[in-house]
Amino acid sequence: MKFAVVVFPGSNCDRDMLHAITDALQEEASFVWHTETDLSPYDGILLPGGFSHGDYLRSGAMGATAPIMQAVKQEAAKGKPVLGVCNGFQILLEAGLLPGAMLRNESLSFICRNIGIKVRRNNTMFTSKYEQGEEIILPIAHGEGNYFCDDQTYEALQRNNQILFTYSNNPNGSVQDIAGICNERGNVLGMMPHPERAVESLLGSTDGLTLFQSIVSNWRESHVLNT
Ligand SMILES: NC(=O)CC[C@H](N)C(=O)O
Repeated sequence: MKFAVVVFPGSNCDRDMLHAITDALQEEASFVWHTETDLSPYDGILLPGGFSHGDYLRSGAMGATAPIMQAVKQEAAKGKPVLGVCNGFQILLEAGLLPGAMLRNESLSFICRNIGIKVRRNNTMFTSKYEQGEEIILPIAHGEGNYFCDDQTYEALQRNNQILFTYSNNPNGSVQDIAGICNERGNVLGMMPHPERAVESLLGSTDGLTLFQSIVSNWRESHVLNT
């Protein structure tokens, strides 16, 4: 499986993401600069964490207007997996690929530590290799991870089973402990915790690798069925 790791000015988890895919997962990945306009050669799109454009205006707001985002939308519309982690999640929200918005952490402090995350749904292309309800450990590292949506949007997220991850102990004030949501179709996932930083035991957890393995396994299944 061939992944694109989209790089914005100020991305700082792009190399971790590439390492997770090529070294830990043993799949292909290439960096794609934010001014590019074609992602059609790739099977999966990864938007890594960081501080795109210095988090000016709001985190993710300027990244969301990059030329590459039209291509991300096109590939998402084809049903390809699109994963935004941390700043990548913020960009997906600002680009309108996912509902809601990100506010500053309730504490107004940057939080960087490992944290318990509950897998709320394991029947998706991103979570199929987890147990339903499993508690995993992933690192978080953000200043604006306080997910907000209005009641109507939250009801829709629940009704459509779009909440894939919640915090066991809410660190940032997110509505209903939300740590990760997908779109209605289930192929675009945004999450604040960093799976790419938990792909080998040396890093303290391999729980993030399971997410990438789920993507590959689902892609292989659908690829075999379609050919
Ligand atoms: N690690 C990251 O992606 C940081 C995300 C973001 N810019 C924040 O601090 O909220």
